[in-house]
Amino acid sequence: MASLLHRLGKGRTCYTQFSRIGRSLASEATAMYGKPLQLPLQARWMSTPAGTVTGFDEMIKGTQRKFYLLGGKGGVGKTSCAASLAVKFANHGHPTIVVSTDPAHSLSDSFAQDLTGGTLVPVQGVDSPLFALELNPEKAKEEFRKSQKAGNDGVKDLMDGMGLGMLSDQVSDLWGSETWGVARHSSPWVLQITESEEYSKFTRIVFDTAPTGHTLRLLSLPDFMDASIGKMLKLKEKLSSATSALKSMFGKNDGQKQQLTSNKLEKLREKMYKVRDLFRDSDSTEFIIVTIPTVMAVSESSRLHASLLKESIPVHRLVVNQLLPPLATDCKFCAMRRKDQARALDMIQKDPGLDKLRLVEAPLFDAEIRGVPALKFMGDTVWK
Ligand SMILES: Nc1ncnc2c1ncn2[C@@H]1O[C@H](COP(=O)(O)OP(=O)(O)OP(=O)(O)O)[C@@H](O)[C@H]1O
Repeated sequence: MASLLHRLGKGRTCYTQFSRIGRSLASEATAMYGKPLQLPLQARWMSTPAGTVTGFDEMIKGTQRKFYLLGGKGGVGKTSCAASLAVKFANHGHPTIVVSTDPAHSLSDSFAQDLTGGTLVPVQGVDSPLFALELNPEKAKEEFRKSQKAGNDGVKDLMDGMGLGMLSDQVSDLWGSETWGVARHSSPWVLQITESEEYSKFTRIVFDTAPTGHTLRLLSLPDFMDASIGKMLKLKEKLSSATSALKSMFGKNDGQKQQLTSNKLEKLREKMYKVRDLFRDSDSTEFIIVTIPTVMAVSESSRLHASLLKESIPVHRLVVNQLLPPLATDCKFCAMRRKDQARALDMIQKDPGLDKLRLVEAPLFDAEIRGVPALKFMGDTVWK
């Protein structure tokens, strides 16, 4: 960190790699696509902050399946960082999926390929298997609607079966709350990715998450669902003894139906426990916070970090993206921005939380990061 501040403060010429990187990317792209690259890639990047050690060696170690969730404030570069990390994992031999959980997807834009459709789509131009999945909120919503209907019907049946149908509205309110709204978008695929056979061959799963608020709701989902299901089951327990007498009086016995619903809720609860434990297990999951060096972004990152700690989600790295590269001389505009960035970095250094994370430095490139060659370049620059 001190060296980064030093570099930002002092400025230093560092253009030497420019043309070499440009030439090697151009020939790589020609080999890959059979024609010269049309993107503004060649020799256009500015310098790279030297000396960053992300600990990528640690990140690729082992064939055990690992989940990397990248999140932060809107527009800081989450997709670019997630996509570049996924490309790097794949190029290091890990069968990888990059998943976008942001309803406003930008994976297709980032890879400059059509990755839409809500199913696994192979990414072209990568050495090893890399698949992308842009979760289709409409499709997920539809799937969840079906299961929710089953759930609602189940709860309603349970209540009706107990002769207390009016209470089922209260339970429905619980199911229809905002967090369940997130569940409608997210639950089917979280469970699908973590459980299904189709996904089990992938050893790295990189999540490009939605901006902070949505992501936090998603991560707190298992606990919320657990509590909701807990409430339902408790209610059921309390009521069943009171109603059994009534039912036997009227000769109505829905015991089997009730048992079935309880079992369904218990099963859902168990699945949620699994997801929660997975997200909290530092052997299988890491949340990487992505930020930019501005006071606003760092403040939000600090809050995000505190919330993640509260949820016991493992966080070890903080990517500081779009750092101004060192230059021999600054124009007035660059000098002002550099000062701003130094202030934000100072904030990180003094933040009791962010200061303990490993800093991953990502420079501001002078071209938009689009397409596999650009992502590969970004990956090789940032993740090392
Ligand atoms: N280090 C960088 N240098 C230059 N351009 C960058 C850098 N990082 C990201 N960008 C560009 O900034 C824009 C936003 O990046 P990206 O889509 O990765 O952000 P995001 O955090 O995922 O955004 P959103 O919150 O809207 O999903 C893109 O045009 C991307 O190419």
